Amino acid sequence: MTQAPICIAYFSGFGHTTQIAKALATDMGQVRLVDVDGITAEDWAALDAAPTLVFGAPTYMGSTAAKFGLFLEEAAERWMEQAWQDKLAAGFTVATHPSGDKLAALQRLSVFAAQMGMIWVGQTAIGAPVFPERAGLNTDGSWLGLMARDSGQDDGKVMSQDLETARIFGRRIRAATERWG
Ligand SMILES: Cc1cc2nc3c(=O)[nH]c(=O)nc-3n(C[C@H](O)[C@H](O)[C@H](O)COP(=O)(O)O)c2cc1C
Repeated sequence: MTQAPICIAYFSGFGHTTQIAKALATDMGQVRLVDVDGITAEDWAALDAAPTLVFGAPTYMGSTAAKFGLFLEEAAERWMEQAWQDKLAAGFTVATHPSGDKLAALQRLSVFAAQMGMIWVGQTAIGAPVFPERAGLNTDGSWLGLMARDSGQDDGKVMSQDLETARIFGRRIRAATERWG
């Protein structure tokens, strides 16, 4: 199998983060999705080889879900030799509330990337109210990374506009990989 230049490492307790991970991947070209809950040696090898890693976790109690934290701590074995240095990194999180303290989760992901010597890629999408015609784009106004929301209806869905924001962010990450990866 050809090595994917972009790997999306994510955890999802109830499927919402999985939906955003798949939307991100839509226009990324060659990409490998790695569900960290059941990560394999082959997955780790793909992460080690890819020039770009995207980290995604739901916000649980104001931070990244514990099972994603476990993955970050396992990856920290690579910290001492800075094995992931100069890879590109980006992040996303999903929660129920407009704030939901999602920023704290993105901060954890970006601080992890900084500790690993990675180069962080943020969002560039500007939506309403600055551009009223772009209502629905980046609705939470997050540039550190992608913030998405579930529908709040207990129907297993995420907000449909966040899927489009994710596709746009995916294209941004692909362009960054082609330029600097
Ligand atoms: C243990 C737990 C803690 C949560 N904490 C928060 C929170 O701090 N803020 C929030 O807005 N939503 C919170 N939620 C809601 C989840 O972030 C939300 O349901 C999300 O869509 C779950 O994504 P997943 O299906 O990928 O696990 C929490 C859910 C659980 C199970």
